[in-house]
Amino acid sequence: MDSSSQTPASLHHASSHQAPFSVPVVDIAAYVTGGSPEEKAEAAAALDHACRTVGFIQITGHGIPAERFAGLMQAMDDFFAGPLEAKKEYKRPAKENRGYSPPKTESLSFSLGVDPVSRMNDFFEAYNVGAGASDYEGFTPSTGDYAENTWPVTEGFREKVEAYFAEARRVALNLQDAFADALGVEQELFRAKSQHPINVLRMNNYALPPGEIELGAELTGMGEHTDFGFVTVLWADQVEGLQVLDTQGRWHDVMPADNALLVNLGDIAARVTNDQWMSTLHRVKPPVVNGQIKRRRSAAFFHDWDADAVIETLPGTVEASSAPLYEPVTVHEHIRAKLAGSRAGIKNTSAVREQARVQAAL
Ligand SMILES: O=C(O)CCC(=O)C(=O)O
Ligand SMILES: [Fe+2]
Repeated sequence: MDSSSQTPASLHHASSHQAPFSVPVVDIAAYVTGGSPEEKAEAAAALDHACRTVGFIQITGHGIPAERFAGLMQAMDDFFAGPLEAKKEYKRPAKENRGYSPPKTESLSFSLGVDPVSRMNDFFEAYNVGAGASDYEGFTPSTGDYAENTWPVTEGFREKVEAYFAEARRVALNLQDAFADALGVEQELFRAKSQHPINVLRMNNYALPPGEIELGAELTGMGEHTDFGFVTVLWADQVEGLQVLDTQGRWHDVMPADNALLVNLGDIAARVTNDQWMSTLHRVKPPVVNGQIKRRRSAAFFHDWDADAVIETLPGTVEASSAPLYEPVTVHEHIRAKLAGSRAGIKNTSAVREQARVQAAL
C-alpha cells in the first residue's frame, strides 16, 4: 500500500524497528449487497482489527457510483470558486453547524481544549449541510441539533450534494451494522440510537489565495482533533495533507487508495467500547509547493446518533475488574462541548483523555 500510506522520511529513523504504519483496506461489499454470513464475518473481523489498532480504515465495495463523487466535486468546485463576499452570505450561527465557514474562523484543536500550535485559526473553508428536523417524519426535536439547511444559489449544488449525502448516509448505516457484528452486539442496539441521527456533511476546501502564505509559518489546514460522532465516512482528494496519529504518538500522511473511501471512528465509538476502539487524532497540513498551497478537497460525512441517545459502555466492554473510562453523556451534551470549542473558541474541558494524547505526540 505504498501509494496510499506514507511515512515522512524524517520519521523513518524513529520508527524503523516498528511495523510500518498503514491504514487497512477492508471490502465491505457483503454489508452493502447482502453477502453470505461467512463474507460478513470476514469483513466484520477485518473492521474490528482496524478499529482496535488504527481507528482509520479504507473501505472498498462501498457501492457509491463514480458519478456521485464527480457530482460532489463539481458542486464543491462551483461553490468555492465564488468570491468570498458572496460565500459569506451563507454564514449561519456557529451553534447550528450549517452553511458556510470562511477561512480562519474555526479552530479544531479547541474542540479538544488544546491551543492551536500556530496560535492562528485553521485556514480551511467549509460548507456544512445536515439532517434537519423536517427530514424525520413526526419528529419534534427538543434540542437545536437539527437546523434546516441553507442552500447556495450555485446551479446544481443542492441536487448533487443531496445525492452524495444519501449515499454517504447509507454507507454509514451499512458500517454501523457491520460494527455491531464486529463488537458482538445486536445490530438493533445501534439502530435504536439512530432513529433521528445528527448527520452532517462538511465539505472542506484547503486553499489560500496567492500572497497569503508566509513561508516558514506554521500553517494548519485543520488542527488536530478527534471526530465527535460514531463514524465518519471521508472522501478526500489524492493529495497529501491528512495526517493521522499512531499509538506511538507519531504523525503519518494518509491518502486514500484508488476508489477507496476513508472511514474513521469518532468519540462515540471510543466511549461505548471503553477505548477498545480508537477515535484517532488527525489533522490536515496541505503541502506548500512554490509558495502556494496545493489545493485539496475533502468531504466528511459524520454519523453522530440521536441528540438524546446516551453514550455509555456496551455490554461486555468493561472488564469486571476495571471501571468505565468515561461518564455516560448524551450525544447532545457531547457535541455541544466540542462545537463550542471549534466554532466559538470556548475551550472544551471535557476531553481530558484526548487532550493527553495530543500533548504526548512527538
Ligand atoms: O480533510 C480531511 O481529510 C479531514 C477532514 C476532517 O478531519 C474533518 O472534517 O473532520
Ligand atoms: Fe476530522
